[in-house]
Amino acid sequence: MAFSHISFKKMNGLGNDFAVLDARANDFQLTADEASAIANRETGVGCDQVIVLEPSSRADVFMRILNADGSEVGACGNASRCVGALVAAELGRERVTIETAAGVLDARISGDGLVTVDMGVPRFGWRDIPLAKEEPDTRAISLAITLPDGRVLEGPSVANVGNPHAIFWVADVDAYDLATFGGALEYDPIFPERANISLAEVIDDQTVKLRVWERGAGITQACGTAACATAVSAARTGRTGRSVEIRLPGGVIGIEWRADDDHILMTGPVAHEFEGTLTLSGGSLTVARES
Ligand SMILES: N[C@H](CCC[C@H](N)C(=O)O)C(=O)O
Repeated sequence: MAFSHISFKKMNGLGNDFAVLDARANDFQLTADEASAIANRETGVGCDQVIVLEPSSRADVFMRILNADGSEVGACGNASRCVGALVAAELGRERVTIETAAGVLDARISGDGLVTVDMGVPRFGWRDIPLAKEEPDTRAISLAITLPDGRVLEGPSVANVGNPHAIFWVADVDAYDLATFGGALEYDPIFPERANISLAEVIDDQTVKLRVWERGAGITQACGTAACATAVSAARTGRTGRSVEIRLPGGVIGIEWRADDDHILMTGPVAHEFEGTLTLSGGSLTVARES
């Protein structure tokens, strides 16, 4: 649907970047192609996900999440922190609620500029991930990939943290070029709704190194929901405790998988890059950066 001028804020969470569009004042619906055009790093704003803010009757804001390929998804951890910070500043509050397709999240701004989002409770049932068939143990499922050099990766953990994740535990994440096989795993038939693919390496019982190929976006500098899914997998498989630091290329995300209610608390920074307006008419997009 064509719309005239729409304001956006370019933000990121540890380099995982977003164009945050505000549809609360003037309603519009983005098509997948329009979202993809906005995400295009050559001709659009350039971002991993396009976030659309809409009014909510259940929370302070509704956050719609569209990947760079135009697919609409239920959760985005890094964007939840960015939207939390944005709405908290608008309302002059330290705590705000964000409605998403996967549920209502609670975001809290802490004094040192960090934002903590309660990402809810992970789900592990094969139908919850979802998987195409039952798996006896979702801590390690029967998926394997043989790389061009003959090495085999197999037995990933899977979890749904508002979106589907598969985590392969390896001795050295830097020994693999995830960009060359992440897409094949994202589209493996075991994942009927595709999946976000991670390589994780235990540094110690409180620290994990993580590289992510995101569903619908490819390699990103950071992925908040992958950090959540990886922390949960690490605890479930006895690799770490329930509070870990996840080290991503873009920086560190702190995760606490709270013991008394299984909620996942994710803490990290947010960054404002610039603002601007978009104009989309007859399929052509123009971006005017204003700050
Ligand atoms: N690519 C994800 C959505 C964005 C998640 C990521 N940017 C995050 O911070 O959680 C998916 O298709 O499920």
